[in-house]
Amino acid sequence: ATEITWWHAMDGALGGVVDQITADFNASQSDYHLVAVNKGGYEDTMTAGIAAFRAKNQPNIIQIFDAGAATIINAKGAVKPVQDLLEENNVKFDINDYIPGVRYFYADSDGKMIGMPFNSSTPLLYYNKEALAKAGVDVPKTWQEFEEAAPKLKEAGYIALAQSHSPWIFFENFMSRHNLQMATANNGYDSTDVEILYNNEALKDHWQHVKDWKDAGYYGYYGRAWGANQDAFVQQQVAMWIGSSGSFGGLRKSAQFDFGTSTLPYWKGVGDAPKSTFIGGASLFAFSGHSAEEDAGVAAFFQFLTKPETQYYWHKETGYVPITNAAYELAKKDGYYKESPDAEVGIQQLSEEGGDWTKGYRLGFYVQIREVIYREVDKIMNGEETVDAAFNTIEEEANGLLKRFNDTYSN
Ligand SMILES: O=P(O)(O)OC[C@H](O)CO
Repeated sequence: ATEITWWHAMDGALGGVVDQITADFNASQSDYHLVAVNKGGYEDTMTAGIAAFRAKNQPNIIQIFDAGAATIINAKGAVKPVQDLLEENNVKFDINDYIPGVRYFYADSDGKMIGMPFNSSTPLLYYNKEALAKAGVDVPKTWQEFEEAAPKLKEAGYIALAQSHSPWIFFENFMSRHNLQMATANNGYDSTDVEILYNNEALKDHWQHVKDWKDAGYYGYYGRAWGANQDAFVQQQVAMWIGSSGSFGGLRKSAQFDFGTSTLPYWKGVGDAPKSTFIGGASLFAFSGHSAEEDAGVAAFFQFLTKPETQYYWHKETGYVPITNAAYELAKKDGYYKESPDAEVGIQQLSEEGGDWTKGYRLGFYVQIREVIYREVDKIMNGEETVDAAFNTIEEEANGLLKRFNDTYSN
């Protein structure tokens, strides 16, 4: 059998599900043997992939997260558009088979699909049912409702909220949820000559509130580490946690209490809220430079991955949303959401009404821009910097990075 390799960023419980899908693909046919290798987190996997491509020993498939999409799509010649790869190998492909939110996040400006959607997510509010009952509060749908509930949760002995991944949840998805423009040039889709629009009153006001919540003991800030914020929820110190829908499967195993999921809260009266969130997670890219036979193996695997049964399995085990309409229908038909209504919230949020600024963004060096955001959020939270100063820095450094990207890759 022809061997094909897949470098991915799924570890822990998610890695186990990837291994199972890999084994299932290998058992389903005998022409190809897929080897899946975990390369650490999203950033590590992307760095390893770029280094391997430069050294001419790139794997066949690499998983690249949302923040890295622009970099890989603009690196002309590095990847083979998935749409071409599938068509060349006679695998039926119709972009309309995918749920709307997924369709264009990994497509080029002409709408051609470049990356194969795989693990798509959205931020969810996870809540501890007993904590909310003790405090006598309902799940907050808006930040105004959160402000009413927070003191009661504190009274009941809980920190009201923690959150993982500030750039993703409280920057990118803040803009989408309120239908606010994130960057010039159509959120970066029309040109690499682009500037960030984060330095705005709505977003700064949100962060001033977050800082005030922290100071009042309503918001737990455990640094940038995803796990530390999630752990505070698992250990029942915080009553609610905002994280990825992709954490649903893992939490179901680790939380020793009853929890539910709800949509990402929004500020009533700000922008055009509530609108659908951006698609999160990652997709799979086929590196170029491989033989036609290996490329055929990649196409066969992508075909396997898109089957409603595979998608449904992945969705059920992990909490990542079903990315094709057929998989979503299968889950409904199977009664999955009747048995587990909290598992449908992610896909429902992604299916909420969209607006001009909910389709996604395409910004180069965005992985580095997130690093700037993480650093500045730390400073706001630790009281080292005012919100205004932090946002001025974010704007200046982000625009510097965008300019550098444009100078290198202008299109
Ligand atoms: O944790 P994930 O896989 O849902 O990804 C969240 C963000 O989109 C990563 O950039």
